[in-house]
Parts: sequence; C-alpha cells; structure tokens
Amino acid sequence: PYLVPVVILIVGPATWVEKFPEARGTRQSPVDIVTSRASSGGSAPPLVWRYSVNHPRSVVNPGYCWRVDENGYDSELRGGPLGSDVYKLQQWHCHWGSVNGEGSEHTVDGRAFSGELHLVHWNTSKYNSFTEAAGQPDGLAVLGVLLMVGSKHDELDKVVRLLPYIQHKGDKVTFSEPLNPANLLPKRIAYWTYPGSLTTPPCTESVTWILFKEPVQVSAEQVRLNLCYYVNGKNV
Ligand SMILES: NS(=O)(=O)c1ccc(S(=O)(=O)c2ccccc2)s1
Ligand SMILES: [Zn+2]
Repeated sequence: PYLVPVVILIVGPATWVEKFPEARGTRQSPVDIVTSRASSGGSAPPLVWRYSVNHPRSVVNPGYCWRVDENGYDSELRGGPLGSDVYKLQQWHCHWGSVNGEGSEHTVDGRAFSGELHLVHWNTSKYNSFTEAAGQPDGLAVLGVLLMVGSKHDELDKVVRLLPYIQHKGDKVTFSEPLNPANLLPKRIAYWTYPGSLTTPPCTESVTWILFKEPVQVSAEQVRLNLCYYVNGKNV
C-alpha cells in the first residue's frame, strides 16, 4: 500500500505557545465566566472612570478587528479591583465573529455574544509607559463590553462608519469628531473581574479583566460592516 503523506496544519491559538511561552501560563484569557462560581463583590470600592472627549483619535486596521488609539490624551480609571492605582486609556478595539451570535472572546455560562469591545488601560501610578506596564502583572486593566445585536449604537457608529477607509492591514484614518468612550459602556456597571492575560499574542499575563455583566446593543448592520471590513483586512 502507498504511504499517504499526512500533513497536520496547526494554526491559531494552538501554535501561540511555540512563539509566546506566556500562552502556557496559569492566568490565560479569555475564560468562560461561570456565574454560579463568581463570588459577590464584597466591599470593593466603586469603579470610576473619566475620559477626554474632544481630541483627535485614529482608527487603525491592525490586521484583526479595528483599534482606536487615544494618542496619549488624558483619562483615568480607578477603584474597583484596581487598589489605589490610577490607570490611563491607551486604546480600544473590538473582536467580532464571522457568525452572528459568536465572536466575543469571553463567554458567560458557555454563551458567546456577537462581539466584544476592549478598552485597554495601563497603570500610570507604577509604570512610566504602556510598554513597560504591559509586561507587569498589575500593568494593564481592560474593560470588556459584550456586544449583542439590537438597536444601533450611535457612539460606536462614529468608528464603524470609518471602516470602509481602512480596509487593509496597516490602514489608519484620523478623526476629530467628539467621542466619549464612557458612552461605549453599559448603563448598569455591575461587572465580573479576574486576573488574566492579553487574549492575543504575546498573551502576557498582565491584565486585570473587568467584564461588564450587561451587554450593549449594536445593530445587525454595524455587525455586518465590521465583519465585511474585517474579513478582508483580517489575518487569514
Ligand atoms: N484583546 S486584549 O485586550 O487582551 C489585547 C491584546 C493585545 C493588546 S495590545 O495591543 O494593547 C498589546 C499589549 C501588549 C503588547 C502588545 C500588544 S490588548
Ligand atoms: Zn481585545
């Protein structure tokens, strides 16, 4: 009998451990939030945030999803699980799925959502730069917002309507329309929090995750726009 050459192609997260040893760690994200196992918040102080609204921002196609860079403008995130440290917003980006109803990174009791927004902050009380903070266990704090299909999201639309102009990896467009990242967050600010990692390479275990319980609604058209412009620009 002739020998059939068998080629096993391993792509995606399974190969990340080869290049990024952190991916083999003990606090890897994303995770499934098992709500029955979450402890109550106890006496944690309230989570508070303040963002700059009127400054130029740039939307970039990094090859997966889209990213908005805050370009160093002032902002603050403190309280909740963050102890006495003050964190600053560096960038925010999203993760979308190719099939409606899937695409979020975190799942809640095994349920995936249509997308997930991440607002990435770094610890300015302890570190001098985002890059330095990104390598420290208490360096980053990411606010996670679950997205579900429903009514159109007007604040998010300020970015979605620019996607046709950044269809390919590396494309970037700058806009100065006022935008308040606080308007991307849900009305109810109840959240789950756990010590985790970046969900994409280098998978560094430097993220305090703060995932809001209440999903935020985006329209089916907004999901479609994200999909069609991110399938093209996406690393495939
Ligand atoms: N999805 S996530 O929020 O966990 C995430 C992945 C990557 C980043 S990063 O671009 O900020 C970054 C941070 C450090 C090194 C390289 C990139 S944030
Ligand atoms: Zn992310």
